[in-house]
Amino acid sequence: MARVTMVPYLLDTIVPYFGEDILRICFLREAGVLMDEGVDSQIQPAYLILSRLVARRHVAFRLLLVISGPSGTGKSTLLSRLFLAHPDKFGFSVSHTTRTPRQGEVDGKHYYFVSRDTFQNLIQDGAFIEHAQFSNNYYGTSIQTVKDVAASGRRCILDNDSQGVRQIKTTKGLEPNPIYLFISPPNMKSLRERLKGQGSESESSIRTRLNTAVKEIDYSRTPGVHDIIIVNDNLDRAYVAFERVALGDSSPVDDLPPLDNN
Ligand SMILES: Nc1ncnc2c1ncn2[C@@H]1O[C@H](COP(=O)(O)OP(=O)(O)OP(=O)(O)O)[C@@H](O)[C@H]1O
Repeated sequence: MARVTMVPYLLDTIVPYFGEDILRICFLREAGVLMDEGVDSQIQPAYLILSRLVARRHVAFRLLLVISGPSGTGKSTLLSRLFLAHPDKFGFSVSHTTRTPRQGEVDGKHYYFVSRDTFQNLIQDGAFIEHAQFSNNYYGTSIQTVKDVAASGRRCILDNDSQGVRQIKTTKGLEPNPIYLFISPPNMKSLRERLKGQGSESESSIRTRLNTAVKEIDYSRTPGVHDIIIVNDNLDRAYVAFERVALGDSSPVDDLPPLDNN
């Protein structure tokens, strides 16, 4: 069930009363153009509340957003919609890998292609916020590449499994803390159907993914692991919640329903 947050409430009540100017004033202050003394005393109280909210949202927007959820739960679908709707606002960091480049892949764009030795040295230096090995190759996200996205003025989004989330949570030098968002399937039956719908998976691979999904969902229920959980039961509804979070509103979106294992 979606909860009412303070921000829309204030925007709906205070803004019509004082007019759109109050928002403009808050943003001008945020941009450093307007000092507090320049604000008319009549609108001071509302201005103070709103400017604090604007500032908080502004900060929340800049925080690294770590998305996780079982394979097939709809992460890529939600991300594609978000990138299409806001082409200049978000970015993925470029990962490092030890696998050889495929045709057309560009170093520094698709991946940073490095040797095993270089990768292992980077691990020793604590350069990665998370890394993993798949099919004998290393893959990882460096702190620097995440900072590069932030420096370009975009919000950095990471799409990870629970192993990655665990590592990110223990990374030093990543302050301020990221926002952790879990995308949950409504139940295992829908997840199975979505994995089948992808068309690229064999029966045994689907079974393996579903077993992993149960573990991911179990982990997601550990108190304090995720800041926000969105249940992707209906794509349009889930996207509205997802976009809100991505744009910087980190108030709770969903109550997690009991896991239906059927
Ligand atoms: N709410 C929804 N209802 C029905 N189908 C959905 C919904 N959300 C996504 N799907 C479908 O589920 C399938 C899996 O979605 P998607 O590829 O986005 O998952 P994913 O979490 O990114 O998986 P992976 O981690 O394996 O890449 C897709 O066919 C997508 O169209």
